[in-house]
Amino acid sequence: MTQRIPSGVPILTAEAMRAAEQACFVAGVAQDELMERAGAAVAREALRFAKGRAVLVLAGPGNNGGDAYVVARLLAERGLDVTVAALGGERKGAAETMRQRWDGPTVALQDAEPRAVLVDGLFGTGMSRTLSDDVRELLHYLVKHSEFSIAIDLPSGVGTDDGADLGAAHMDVTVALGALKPGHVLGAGLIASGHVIYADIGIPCASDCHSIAQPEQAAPARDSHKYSRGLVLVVEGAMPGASRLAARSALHGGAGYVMLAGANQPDRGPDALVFRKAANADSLATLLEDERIAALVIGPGLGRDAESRARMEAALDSEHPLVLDGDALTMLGEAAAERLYRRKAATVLTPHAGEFSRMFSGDGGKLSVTREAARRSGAVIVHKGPDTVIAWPDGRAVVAANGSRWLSTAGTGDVLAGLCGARLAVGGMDAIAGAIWLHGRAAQLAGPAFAADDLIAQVPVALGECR
Ligand SMILES: NC(=O)C1=CN([C@@H]2O[C@H](COP(=O)(O)OP(=O)(O)OC[C@H]3O[C@@H](n4cnc5c(N)ncnc54)[C@H](OP(=O)(O)O)[C@@H]3O)[C@@H](O)[C@H]2O)[C@@H](O)CC1
Ligand SMILES: Nc1ncnc2c1ncn2[C@@H]1O[C@H](COP(=O)(O)OP(=O)(O)O)[C@@H](O)[C@H]1O
Ligand SMILES: [K+]
Repeated sequence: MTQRIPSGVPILTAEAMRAAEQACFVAGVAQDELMERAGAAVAREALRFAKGRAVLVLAGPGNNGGDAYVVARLLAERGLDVTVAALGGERKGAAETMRQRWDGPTVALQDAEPRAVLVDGLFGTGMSRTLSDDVRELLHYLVKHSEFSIAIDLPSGVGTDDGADLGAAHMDVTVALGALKPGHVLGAGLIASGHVIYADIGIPCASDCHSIAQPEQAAPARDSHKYSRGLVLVVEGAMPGASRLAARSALHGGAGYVMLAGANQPDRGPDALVFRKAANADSLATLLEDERIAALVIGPGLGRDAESRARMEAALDSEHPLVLDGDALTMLGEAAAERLYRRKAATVLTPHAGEFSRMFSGDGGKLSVTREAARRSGAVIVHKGPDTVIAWPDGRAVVAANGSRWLSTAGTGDVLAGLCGARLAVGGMDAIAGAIWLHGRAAQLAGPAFAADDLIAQVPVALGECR
């Protein structure tokens, strides 16, 4: 089954989820009722996938285990052969009520035998430490010997707020209750969650962080012209291929006019790409006086020598919206936050994990370190990877975890930098998530084993889907 993360869904930490749940209780919803809804949502999906096969339900000591007892009861009511394997005895509150409502076969967790379908209700958002060796080994054994596995809320052994691997086994499906948690979309949690299904169980969940959604991309206005569509200037460096990829990507990403500023006229197309000679940093600075420039892209293939640094400084000193990628990020290094905060125009950084760690420190998981870096630098940060986190200085964040694994090939980052330039020129800082969506969608359309060049050809097709 290919992995899918639901789009445009709020992402809440364990603490925020508990607060949302509390607000629901205050509004008069009983805990039993919420647990019944949670269990029903998971049972609906489990029933669909189980196709009549025997089910083993793992029930942990907390409310995740309470949900598990509801799932067991509802599946048994639909005629399935269900056994519960329970960790611990008596429970608290609604979880105990649900345990008592279950009157089918029950064994202690350590005595559980594999069955065709496994429902994991050991731990959810209350996961507070690494799984003990015996529980982890048993969980992995039961999952391995099942034909289908489904997790209630989160796979047991995933850090809710950072996706850390606390001993998780890889599930086929995870039903996220009420909202996504960072653990569904980050790191080991993204891999362990498998196909994620979002279940709205009636808990109002507001968040300034969401999973990525298809953007609305308006076609150019009737009276638009090439400059109103956005002039993107891409700065060339030591490896011209990288900046050419970025420039071509900006052209196909919807910019009205794309210029490539470098030492030598490229010997091949596309002809629509306008070349401007900038043999050194001074001549680049002169080019940057052009007020029509709506976005500047620097970094792909730039190099890291004194001349490259001087070009980067010229770009930073300009008052144009700016995308910084690759070598520019490495040269900025630890000075990034302070240097960027002084810029007057919008800045977008597109680091992969290595580049990010050269600029920013901190712990607490990819989502929180990226948000903190955006706040400190005043820049939009696109922290790339299978779990790309996009964070804005005002605290908003979007996580893109639907990209194709085939993106892990050289040059796709240059394509992304160009797309960010195009979307920044056309729609400003808020349009950056659209660039990441287009990149991921183009990769899906390109299929397996594409080259970064082929990715660019799919960008207009992806754009055409956004109406
Ligand atoms: N929020 C909502 O809106 C709704 C939430 N709902 C459900 O509630 C779930 C959250 O429930 P929860 O808070 O009771 O935590 P849960 O995940 O069951 O685990 C806590 C227990 O596990 C224990 N424990 C932890 N780690 C452990 C380890 N490594 N090894 C061993 N033990 C470990 C921990 O022990 P302690 O840390 O206290 O020693 C405690 O006993 C949530 O995911 C969803 O399924 C729905 O019912 C309705 C709507
Ligand atoms: N396994 C993966 N799954 C999804 N996307 C990936 C994966 N690996 C890399 N990517 C994406 O591919 C691009 C690679 O960029 P980068 O690391 O800068 O490479 P390069 O500089 O060689 O172009 C980023 O957009 C990143 O998010
Ligand atoms: K679980």
